[in-house]
Amino acid sequence: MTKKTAKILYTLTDEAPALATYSFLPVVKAFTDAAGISVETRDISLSGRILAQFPDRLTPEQRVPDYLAELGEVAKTPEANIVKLPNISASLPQLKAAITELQQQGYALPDYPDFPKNEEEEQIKASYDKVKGSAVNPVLREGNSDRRAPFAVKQYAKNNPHRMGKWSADSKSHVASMPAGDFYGSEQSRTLSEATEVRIELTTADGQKHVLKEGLKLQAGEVIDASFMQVAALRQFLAEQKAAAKEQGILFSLHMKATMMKVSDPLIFGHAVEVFFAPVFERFGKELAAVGVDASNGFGDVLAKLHKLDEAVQQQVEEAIAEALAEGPDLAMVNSDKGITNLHVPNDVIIDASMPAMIRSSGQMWNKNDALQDTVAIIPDRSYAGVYQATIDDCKLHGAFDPATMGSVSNVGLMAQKAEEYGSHDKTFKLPASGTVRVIDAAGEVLFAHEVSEGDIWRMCQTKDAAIRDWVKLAVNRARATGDPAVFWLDKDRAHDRELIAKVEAYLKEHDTAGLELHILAPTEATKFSLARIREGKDTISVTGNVLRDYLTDLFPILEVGTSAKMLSIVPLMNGGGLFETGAGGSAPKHVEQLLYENHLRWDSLGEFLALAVSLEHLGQVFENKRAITLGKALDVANAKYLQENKSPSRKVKELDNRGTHFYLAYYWAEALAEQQEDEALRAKFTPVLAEFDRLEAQIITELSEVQGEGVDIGGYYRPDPAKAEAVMRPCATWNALLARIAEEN
Ligand SMILES: NC(=O)C1=CN([C@@H]2O[C@H](COP(=O)(O)OP(=O)(O)OC[C@H]3O[C@@H](n4cnc5c(N)ncnc54)[C@H](OP(=O)(O)O)[C@@H]3O)[C@@H](O)[C@H]2O)C=CC1
Ligand SMILES: O=C(O)CCC(=O)C(=O)O
Ligand SMILES: [Mg+2]
Repeated sequence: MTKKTAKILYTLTDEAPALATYSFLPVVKAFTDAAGISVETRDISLSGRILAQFPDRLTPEQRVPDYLAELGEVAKTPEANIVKLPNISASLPQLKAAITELQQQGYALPDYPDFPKNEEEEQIKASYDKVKGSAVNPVLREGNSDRRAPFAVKQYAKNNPHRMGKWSADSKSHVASMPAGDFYGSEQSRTLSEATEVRIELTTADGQKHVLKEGLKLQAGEVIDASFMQVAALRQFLAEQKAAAKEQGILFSLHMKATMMKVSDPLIFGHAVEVFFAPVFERFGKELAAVGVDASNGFGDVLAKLHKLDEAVQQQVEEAIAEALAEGPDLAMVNSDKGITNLHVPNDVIIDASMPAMIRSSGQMWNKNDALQDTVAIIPDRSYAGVYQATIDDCKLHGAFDPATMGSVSNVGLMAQKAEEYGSHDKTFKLPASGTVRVIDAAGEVLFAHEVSEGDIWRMCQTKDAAIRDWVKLAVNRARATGDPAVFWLDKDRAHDRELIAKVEAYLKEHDTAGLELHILAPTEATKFSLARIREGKDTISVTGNVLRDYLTDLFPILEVGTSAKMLSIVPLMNGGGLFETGAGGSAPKHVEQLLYENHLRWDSLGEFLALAVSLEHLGQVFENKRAITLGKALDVANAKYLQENKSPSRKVKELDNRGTHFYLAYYWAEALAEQQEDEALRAKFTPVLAEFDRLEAQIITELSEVQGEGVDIGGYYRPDPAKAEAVMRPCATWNALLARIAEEN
């Protein structure tokens, strides 16, 4: 390979991780510069991505290049080395809020056209929709996923077990899914023997054809599948669950992934809102629609638009809402102080984080009186819901898990090349009429056909052969490296999974699997198998598709180590590069709230620290840069000490927060560099630096705690003012000066 400059691309994202970057990046730069590594940033924040869509409407100074597209290309190169922090996968309400904020900041952006009236508005909507939902991860994830708790993290959790809510055998909490009429029940799947091009069309009863999509190119060996959800069955199920929750005296809660499944899940969410508030929508549906209410944006959208109704109607609607709330079951709350329910916005309760949080809290969620209560967790589709029910059953039978003794479940996830649901956005449709949806290939053969009704939600997913083959290889490598059993979570009763099982069986033959324990189990069985081992303190590798990758890499970490923020989250890119994600969680909006309110940021950057260590190691290997390897090893040592010394941020104001934790990480990193024997020049540089850390520790930590307590202004939520955010995140002159000295002396 031609020698290129060793370079790490560090992403600028949103909310808590973006704020943490103001404080942590100067540390990263000061240390990596000592090894001749350049660290460059790329803005892939929600606001940056919005601005990148509309260069013609902005002044030259306001323009933001399309960094996401650039990084997407970089990810396909062997020298790619990207540190990716979590970003907002925006729901429509978040997207609109970000547009409004940017407009107020002086960016001449168009409004989001809900109902485009002409071609120009169609184009504006299409540009915004590119930014909506899970628009970043599928582009950068040009590889499959390897997520696990590092040894030091697991050890720390065993020595310092986090609090786990007790479980009682008579808990009424459970998962509810549709008995029929869901995606699971209707799935059809096949593997293509040769490359082709397909079109998706709906033929209505009167013989009219509506082309939903055409010219979709598919590769030989690719697995495709199609399924749909019957909306009538969904609504009936939701109504039954509402009545059952009321009868059982438990909370009603809905758990969806409206961000990642940006087309299907907001629609399902909308049906839940309409069914829960049925008396309101039955009586006033027309009036609400006339003022632009869209239930897919949540109950919050109804409340936000009430003022647009005639005064008399508004009062009647408010009464009907009060009645629906009084007569229905209690709703699980997101924030009981502010009256925010589970149904307010589709991005507050996101299944990967919300279900484990519930299981960790005795299977309960918060009610309107700010107390925990049993709940039905509604997960309409059956494909993966059984995983949570099996976990709940296990807790009812054996009690809560014990972080001090429990084993670990790591994950090898199939997600490369927009595998499975990551490739479904542009092939998901709310059907405009009843009829038959057909997928037809270039030779005119009908690959799939579904009889559908108006309003049903139909979707098609793709999974490329190369991605599956790479995933199987990664699973075998992890099984070999750890000696742990690896379980492919695949259900032979599901059409898509049957195609995958055939490929897994074929590709396993390409590897030496002698002595490895490999299983193929349906998700519920795989859960039982893994939980039984976890209780015995044993480790297991879960090898899953994209959705279970997402679910399990929050579920097990949250149970095992208290949070998914402490996960090592590596994406070995298929062309040889590395994408290093920082933890398996998201951008923690609640943390920003606390910072703004009392200038304390409880975001733990351990995910960033872990990602940077593996990024340096990878970079050292690819660019034959020994110094990078030394730096990475030293960072590993620092990470272990950071855990041992308990320097994670506290949740409480005036205690150590994110900013102070960066000081300690740098301190321990300098110490490890001053003590290592591999690189004399680095030792010489960091020995006096370490003395400075020793000398200034108490002063810096005191100053960082003294700034806390009062609210702060960062000049924006989705696009903070960089100067204001930097002032808040780097408030300690002594610490800033020390870092500047380290950087200057490089
Ligand atoms: N890789 C990515 O880009 C991902 C992006 N997202 C996006 O993130 C946003 C929020 O998603 P949400 O479902 O609320 O999940 P989050 O993981 O952001 O938050 C859930 C909770 O996890 C805890 N947490 C997460 N990360 C950390 C951390 N580094 N340090 C300390 N605590 C942490 C916090 O708990 P506590 O309140 O107790 O402090 C937080 O409230 C959404 O916009 C979503 O689209 C979500 C997942 C992955
Ligand atoms: O891409 C997204 O929207 C969310 C991703 C996520 O939650 C994960 O990868 O764990
Ligand atoms: Mg997730």
